Amino acid sequence: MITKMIWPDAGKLSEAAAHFFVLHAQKAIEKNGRFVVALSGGSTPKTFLEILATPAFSKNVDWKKVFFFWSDERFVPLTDKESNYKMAWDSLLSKVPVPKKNIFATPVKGAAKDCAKQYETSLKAFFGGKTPAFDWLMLGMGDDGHTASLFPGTDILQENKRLVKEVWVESKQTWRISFTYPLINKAKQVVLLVAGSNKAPVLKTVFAKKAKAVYPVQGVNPKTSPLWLVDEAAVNF
Ligand SMILES: O=C1O[C@H](COP(=O)(O)O)[C@@H](O)[C@H](O)[C@H]1O
Repeated sequence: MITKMIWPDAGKLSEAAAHFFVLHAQKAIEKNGRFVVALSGGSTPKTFLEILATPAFSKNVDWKKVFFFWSDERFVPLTDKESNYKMAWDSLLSKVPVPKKNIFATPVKGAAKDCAKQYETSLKAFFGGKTPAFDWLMLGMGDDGHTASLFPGTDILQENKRLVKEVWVESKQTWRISFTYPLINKAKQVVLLVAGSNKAPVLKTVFAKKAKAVYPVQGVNPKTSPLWLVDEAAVNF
């Protein structure tokens, strides 16, 4: 099943995402004492994170109880302008009282393979032997249908054991580190933010009544149906 909400533009979509974040944070903290989040990168989540950092939203979150991971990371230093961590740090994490120990940046030093293993190990340790299930797992979607760094034609799409894996992305000539389907599909709530007319051709296929599985994003299939927050341009087929 597809649960989608269409917003007039990327700004309104980002504001809606911030409302949902606060709501889910409060509920998770009340129930479990913590809110465990995986952020995505790219450009779409930036406005959402900036809105969340404003006092109107941030005062409603108990940041000491929020924990951050990344559903994918570019294999660049964390200070690089391409880094998903840097984007989140600059937009939100540097502006709210979240303790540094709650921020689990993807390792990016050394070989990509070792970094992916390290991240998987720290994630498993964080969840203390239980199945790692994020309270809020945020994803985006590229105009080629990739989500996290699950790009079309990459071997990570077949991965059915590992939770985090390195992936060589031929189209970008770069390594990435990404959550795999087994981890993504265990999330309690997946939230996809998709904006822009360049995404419309892919969304036409994804939202079709009898959708054929063509794009990596269609492998996102957790028990609770994902929440798609899209703007009008992205569904103007
Ligand atoms: O490369 C990436 O792209 C996707 C989509 O980004 P967007 O800016 O087009 O929304 C993103 O979800 C992913 O985390 C990122 O690494």
